[in-house]
Order: sequence, then structure tokens, then C-alpha cells
Amino acid sequence: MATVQEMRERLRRPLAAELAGGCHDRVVAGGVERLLASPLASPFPQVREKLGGYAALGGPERAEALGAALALLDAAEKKAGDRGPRPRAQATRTAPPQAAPGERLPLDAETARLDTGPGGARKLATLGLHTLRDVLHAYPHRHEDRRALPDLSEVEEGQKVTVSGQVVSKHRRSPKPGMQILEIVLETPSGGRVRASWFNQPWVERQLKEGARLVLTGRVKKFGRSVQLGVEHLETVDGAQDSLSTGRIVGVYDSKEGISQEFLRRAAHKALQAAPPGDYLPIHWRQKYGVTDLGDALWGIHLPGDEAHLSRATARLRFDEYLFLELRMLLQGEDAVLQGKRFEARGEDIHTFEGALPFRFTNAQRRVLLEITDDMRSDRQMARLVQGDVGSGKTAVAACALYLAVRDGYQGALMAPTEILARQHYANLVGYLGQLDVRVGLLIGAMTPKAKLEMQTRIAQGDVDVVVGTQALIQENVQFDHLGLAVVDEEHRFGVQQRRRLLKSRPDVLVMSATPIPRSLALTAYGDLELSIIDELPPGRTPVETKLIQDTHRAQAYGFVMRQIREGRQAFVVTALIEENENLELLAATQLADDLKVLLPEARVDLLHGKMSAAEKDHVMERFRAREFDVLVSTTVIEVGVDVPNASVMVIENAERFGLAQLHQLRGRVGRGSAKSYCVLVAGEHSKKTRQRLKIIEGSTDGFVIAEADLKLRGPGELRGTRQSGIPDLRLADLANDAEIIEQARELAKHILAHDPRLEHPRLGYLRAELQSRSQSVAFREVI
Ligand SMILES: Nc1ncnc2c1ncn2[C@@H]1O[C@H](COP(=O)(O)OP(=O)(O)OP(=O)(O)O)[C@@H](O)[C@H]1O
Repeated sequence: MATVQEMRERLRRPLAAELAGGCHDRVVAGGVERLLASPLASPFPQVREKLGGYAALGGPERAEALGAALALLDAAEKKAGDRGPRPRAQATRTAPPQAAPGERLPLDAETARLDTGPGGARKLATLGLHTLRDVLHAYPHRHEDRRALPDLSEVEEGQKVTVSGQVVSKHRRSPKPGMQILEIVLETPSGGRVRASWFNQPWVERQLKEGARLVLTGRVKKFGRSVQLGVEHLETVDGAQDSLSTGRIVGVYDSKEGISQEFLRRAAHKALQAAPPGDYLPIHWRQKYGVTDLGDALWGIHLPGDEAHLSRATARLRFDEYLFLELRMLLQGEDAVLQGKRFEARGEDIHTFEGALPFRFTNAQRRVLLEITDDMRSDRQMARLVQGDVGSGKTAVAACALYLAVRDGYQGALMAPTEILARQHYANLVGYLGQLDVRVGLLIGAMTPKAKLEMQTRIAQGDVDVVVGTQALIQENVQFDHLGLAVVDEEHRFGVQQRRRLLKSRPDVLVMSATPIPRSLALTAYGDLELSIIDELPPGRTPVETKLIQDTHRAQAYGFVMRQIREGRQAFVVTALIEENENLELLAATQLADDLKVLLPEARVDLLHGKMSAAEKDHVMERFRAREFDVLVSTTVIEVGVDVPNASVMVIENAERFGLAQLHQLRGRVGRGSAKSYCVLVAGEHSKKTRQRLKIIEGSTDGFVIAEADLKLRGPGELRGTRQSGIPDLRLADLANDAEIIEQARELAKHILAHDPRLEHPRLGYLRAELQSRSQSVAFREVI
């Protein structure tokens, strides 16, 4: 122990000199080098490694390296201490140990550091917070301005306010049996009085003792001069700690029953005091990207001094989120990128393929095909995303790439998210490739075991050139003879992990997505994929005319549907998913189909829903394609890919329940033939904001425009959609406005990895440790 402490002391001096800036000279450097060569340093090979080549490093890098070395010593000391008697809380308080980044300590040691009282560590653990780092990086999900308490005479009816004060009276009454009303009067520090009441919530009463100090947030109701609050949020404040909960901008944390906001604020406060974290971003990068240091940022997110501090903090931590995301994506990708297949992808084969098509490629298709063939010809593994609006001709491009792979002697695979789509792709590929002597096979769950086995054998023996299936193709480890190119349709349901697994098995990978997403999102969600965009529709398509109507005008909408049917067209009618419940959804769809049989007596109506087997669904779709009936009532199972060119009108019921991307996808089911097509959005009860959203769909048929507008409208914080696309937790991200920051973070991540592909240099010790802490991914851990 004595050696550790001494070693630490000897390193602190040069660190102080470095941090003072510009004090570094040969004397200090020489001192460090001598120390490293001395017997004192010999028990610490890792420290010597971290400081290797110290004198040759740049100024800020020397400080980083010293910081990392000190953290190692702290950890060594901590470990030795854990083996001895447990440190008493008091002793820890006077000399809080430094935290090494990402260090995972026993909970009792953490409690001692955090000093959060008995059971504190346990409470934190129930929120998944096990280390000081966890506490520091559990940011509030919002902030509340509790500084200037409003002068109560000035507050307005309906205004949302936060007031703090003391309970000066409490009164319970029961106007009728079974009804309990609890009323209190709160006196604010400026002497104003606020009334608040609770109906039938006896558990609230425990917190509302006379004299208790409370913070209430709610909407104002005025009765003459008296102010009543419709309480939305109640917090009790311990007098000794109230400076963390009132009179400032306070953070509001995700919590659970029995864990108070105040406890969490106190824990964050203690963590900030106990563990000034080493900054993983060296100062020159902070300066280059104009972000504050980590300590300032963490204080600012938990306990901001003012708005400027909070926004400075958010900017820095947001930058970090993107940086680590990009680093992670790039590191994941790196392993795979090295060994790809090298195809010839001959120009003459492209001509042959195009010659067999009934159309010419559009310029956009041609450009994307060029990007793909460049990848195929290089010896890097292709990992490319082709984004294109519904019907932009992605499948045709993918079919061409598959043809090139087969001509080079490889097998290809195309994976769809559902069996119905796999069958459709199969039919399309047979259309594109069958005439070119390519053997296309289908392998899906609905086939008989015998047929499946037969197909698997043919695949393994190389008797099939291109296999179409669902994602089970890779999940169930179907053995290919020589798989060269895998095409994945609909990235949406194909997570990052699956993508990684596929890439690891070494084919070139092409992902097709018909969900146009804004560039910022593409950069984050697909940080490990190159991006190709088909931004042009084949000629001759007339945009689908879209109309938003209130459900009170439905009869007119269906009158229009009937006219279309009389002209020989067909119609889709789609119902929304109701509360994620398939049974209810089925009920609603069945009901709607019955209603339509009455409303459209001349029309033949049938139903498609998620509870049908794949074979039943296919059968319905086949009959619809063959015009055996006129109106297909469906749940959202028809969302992607289904092709019925004669269908010219789609009615979407309860349109307000759909996301814009989904509406756009649905609408893409019509307008696939030569006839002019229509989409009617029938909206039930909805807010002004929803109306604005639906108006976007009405006004544009460009998927990229819609996606950008949607993101802008949803604003910061609404990340559910992006989470679904497989982005790891981006808690502070504001994707609508962050494209520039993301580009910067990606630039820095690329720069870092270009110089140090495995983050091995000592000066990147903190960065590496933080990256490990943030990483959830097993694949990633394998790489790093
Ligand atoms: N360049 C083109 N010119 C004319 N028609 C085309 C062209 N490319 C594709 N098509 C046709 O347009 C339709 C849609 O093409 P494809 O299925 O390749 O699009 P997609 O982008 O995969 O569509 P979706 O996203 O709906 O699955 C098909 O009928 C296809 O034959």
C-alpha cells in the first residue's frame, strides 16, 4: 500500500504541472521517466505501459496519460483496501477515493462513497445504478425551473407553476359516503397561500403532515383572490436538503415507487463530489468541437447553475452520446470489413440483366447499382443500406446484384421479414432471374419438413443459386455451399445484432429499406453501413392523391370507393392496431368488414388479419390479385411490400393512430398500376398536433420529405421510433436538429480510429474505459 501511495504522490506533481498548462519541461519529463525506471515503479507494469513514451507525447496527451495512470493506482489501492477491513463510512467521507472510469465496485463501497444513508445502495441498485459512473450518467429526463417562485397574485388561470412552502393547515372531509377529500393550505416563503386538494387518495395524507415542507407542481385555478392548485406532482422536502430541490433548476429523474426525487438528487450530488471524473475528451478536441469539459457537463445536467449551464452540459453530453455510438458502430464494423468477397461484377452481365427487363433502370437505380458494384469489386466486405421510397425499384437493383454474384460463381440469399413477403419476393426474383438461367429456391417455415429438408440439401450442395426466405435463413444456420451476397429486406425488423451476425458469416450484405429516414437518423441508426439512396421513382407514376377527412364524412368516402369499384378497380380498407391487442384488432376488422358489406351492397368484401396462417393470408391475397373480390379489409399485416396493381384506392380508418412512416408505407400499396390512385385518411378524435401530422401525409408523397417533417414535428425527446430501429440508448439526442453534431462526432470517431484502431494508446485510457461502460453489445466486447 505504501508503495501505491508513494507512487501516486510522485505522479501527482507532474500532473499538476501539466494541468497548470505549459509548465512541462524536460526536468518534469525526466523526473517521470526516472520514476518509471526506478524500483518503485516495478510492481506496476500497467502504469509503466500507460506512461510509455511519456516525454514524446503532446501536452494535453501527457495529462491524459498521467490521469489514466493515477486512476490505475487508485483502483489498485481500492482493491487492496477491499481485501482488508472495510473502510468506515466516516473515514471514506474525509478522503473520498477517486473513481476510475467505469470501475465496478462492491455496493457497500459505493454506498460509503455516496453516503446515501442506509439502504441507499440498494435503492440505487433497483434502478440499475451500481457504480458512481452509473449515478453520474443517469441523467434527469427533464428539468423543472424552481427558481423564481411566482408571485402568487400574478399567476394566471390554467398556468402551470411550481411552488414550495410549508403545510400550515390540513383538513379532511367526507361530503358523501365513499368520498374523501383532503385539503391543505401551503404557505410559500414570500407569504403567499395556495390551496390544494386530493380526492380519495389516503396514501397522500402520510406525506402531508402539518409543518411539512412540500414542492407542488400543477395548474392554477383561481377563485377570486384565492389560488387553488390542481396538483400533478408532489414532492416532500427534507429541510436540510432543500437547496437541491427548490430555489434552482432541478432535475427530475426516472424513478420507482419508494425512491424519492430528492434521494436521487442527493445521490447525484454526492457522486459529483466524490468522483470528479477524468475527461475522456482531451482538451484540444473539446476546443475544436466547442464543448465544455466533462465535470462541468455532469454538474450542469444534474445541478445546473442556470439555463446556460444546462444547455452547455446537454450539448457536451449529447456530443458524447453520438461519439460513443459512432465509435461503437465503427469498431463493430471494422472486424467484418476486412475480409469481403471479391466479385468481378462484370459490366456485360449488368447489360444482360437489364436487357431482360421490361423497362430501363432509372438514373437513381443506375447510380446505386454503381455504388454496389464498386463495393462488390473491392475486397472489403460490402455493408450497404439501400434506401428508397416504396416502389422506387430497390428489388430490381438487388436482383441485379444477386445476378452478378451468381455469375461470379457464388450463391445469393434474400431475406424478408415475413413469409408472405418472402413468397412475393420469390415470385419477383423468379420473374427477374428465371429467364437468365438462375435457379431460385424458396425456404420458409410453412413448407413441409420434407420439402424444407430437400431445399436445405440443395442449398448445401450448391444446387440452388439464390435462396429466398425469412430471417430464419441465418438464424437457423442454414448451411450454404458458397454464400457470396445476402440481401436483407426491411431493415426495421432486422436488429443491429442480427446484422452483425450476418456480417460475421462473411457474405457481402445489402440491406434494403423502404422507410425513408432523415439523414441524421440514418447516420446514427446505420453508423456501420454505407448509405445509398434511390431518390427517383420510375417514370409514368402518378402520385397517389391523398385526402384527410373527419370520420363524420365516412359515407362520402365509401361512396367514392364504390364509384372506383364500378370502374373495375379494387380497394384496400385498413384498420389500426387497437391497444396492441390482436384479438381486439381482429374484432374491429371483422366488424368493419361486416359494416362494409351493408354499406357497399354491390361490392364483394373479404378480410385479411394477423391471426390467419401464412397459407390463409396468401390465399386471400391471391384471390384479391385475381379480382375475385373488390374490397380487402385488412389489419396492418399488408403494410409492407404487397403488390396488387389493380387496387386504386385505400381507405385508412383511425388514421390518427398510425405513425407517418407507417401511413406512407400503407399508401404505397396503391398507385402501383397505371390508374390514378387515391388514399383517404379517415380520422377520429384527434388533437391539433395530430392533424398537423396527418396534413403532412396529405401534402406530400415524398417519403424523405415526410420523414424530415415528422421528425421536426415530434421534436426532441420523442425517440421511441428510433429505439425501435435499433439505436442504443440516446438519452439526450435531438435527432431533428442534430445532423451537424452527428457528422462532427462521426468525423472525430473516424479520426480517432484511423490513428489508433483499437484505442490502445495510454492517452485514450479514459475513452476506452467509458466506451466499455457504455457498450451493451457482446459483439463489441469481442472486438475491443
Ligand atoms: N426503372 C423502372 N422502370 C419502370 N418500372 C420499374 C423500374 N424499376 C422497377 N420497376 C417496377 O416498379 C415496381 C416496384 O419495383 P420494386 O418492387 O423493385 O420496388 P421496391 O422499391 O422494391 O418496392 P417496395 O418498397 O414497394 O417493395 C415493380 O413492378 C417493378 O417491376
